[in-house]
Amino acid sequence: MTAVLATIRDFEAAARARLDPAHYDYFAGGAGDEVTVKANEAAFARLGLLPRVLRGAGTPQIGVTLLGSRMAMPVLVAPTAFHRLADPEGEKATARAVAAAETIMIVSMAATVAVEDVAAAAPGATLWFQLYVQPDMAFTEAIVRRAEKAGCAALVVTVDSPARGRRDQDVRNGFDDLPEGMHCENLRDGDGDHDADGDGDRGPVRPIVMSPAISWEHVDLLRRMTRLPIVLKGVTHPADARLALDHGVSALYVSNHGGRQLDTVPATVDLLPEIVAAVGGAVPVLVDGGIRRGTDVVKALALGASAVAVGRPVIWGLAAGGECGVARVLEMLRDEVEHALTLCGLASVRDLEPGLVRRC
Ligand SMILES: Cc1cc2nc3c(=O)[nH]c(=O)nc-3n(C[C@H](O)[C@H](O)[C@H](O)COP(=O)(O)O)c2cc1C
Ligand SMILES: CCCCCCC(=O)C(=O)O
Repeated sequence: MTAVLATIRDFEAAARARLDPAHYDYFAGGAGDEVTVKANEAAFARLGLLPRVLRGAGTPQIGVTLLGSRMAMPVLVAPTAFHRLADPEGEKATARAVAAAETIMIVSMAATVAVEDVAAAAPGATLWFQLYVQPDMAFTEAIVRRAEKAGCAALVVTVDSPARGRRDQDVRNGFDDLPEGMHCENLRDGDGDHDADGDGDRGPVRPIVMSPAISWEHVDLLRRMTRLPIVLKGVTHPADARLALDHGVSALYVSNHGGRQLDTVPATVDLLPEIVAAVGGAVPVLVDGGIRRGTDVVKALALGASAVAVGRPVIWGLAAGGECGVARVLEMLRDEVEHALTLCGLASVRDLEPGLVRRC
């Protein structure tokens, strides 16, 4: 008898059973002692929801619009690298599932399928593009132009990676490169017209540089380079949130990279209220890290997030069942958000407010 996968944790177990153990460790793991990885999930468990009763609220409305992109639920797909390690179709499968779920996929710069091919595989999908600013700004600009041309609707600039996080499991497993024939396709030299003459040669792939020299000046350069809205991902300090507003970003994305960069950064949901206060409603605030249940989504929105993103849950769906697996994970989250709101007595995600959340 095939086991029914009823929760994201079930999907993780199914993914673990299918994946090469070194690849599972890469996806699941974090930096250092994984204090932050554990904190992200544990923080949600410490928050309680205090429902209202007898409100006659009916079936709740859970769609939101973010930077002009309409979503059927307030849950985006966070940028994650190397989807072809989880499924041969890789990011193409993820994008098709995202199109069906009517949400947003943030395509990682470290995707194993070129952003043009992801867009072509899922014409209905809303795609945003995640960028690690490369010190060679001409190369950075070429990548941004590819994302624009592929139809991406926003640029998500990851700023928590002035160096790569140290992940001890990857060191133990000797996992430091993609298998033969798999590449970060957005890192090819050129304009993304990657096989113009059809000879199969798509040009050399550059390594991703994570540089401690990247600064606010680069955000200003990007601001002048593109008309796409810029979302700053990896902000955890309220002072940086205020600076980001001075530099003209369109949204802030509170993230500790799922505990994969600096270990011991506090749980994102605990940092969220201070960032929301610092931003004062000037721009939308997104958050990710440890979201595994609809109730987690509801708590984050009640504390001021405009929407949340999920990283590993999508990988677990992809590894367990390809496109259908991702679709099921997104559908489960959607149903859980709607169910949690119904039980809270609310008519809409817009009615969520901090008074619904109690620290247990
Ligand atoms: C396997 C993996 C790869 C990731 N790759 C990227 C990436 O390429 N760019 C990026 O900005 N964040 C990346 N992240 C971080 C995610 O965008 C996100 O912040 C994190 O996964 C959220 O935590 P969660 O996995 O608990 O949902 C990655 C995370 C994982 C687990
Ligand atoms: C050298 C490739 C780096 C890919 C970065 C992916 C990532 O952010 C992660 O957390 O892993």
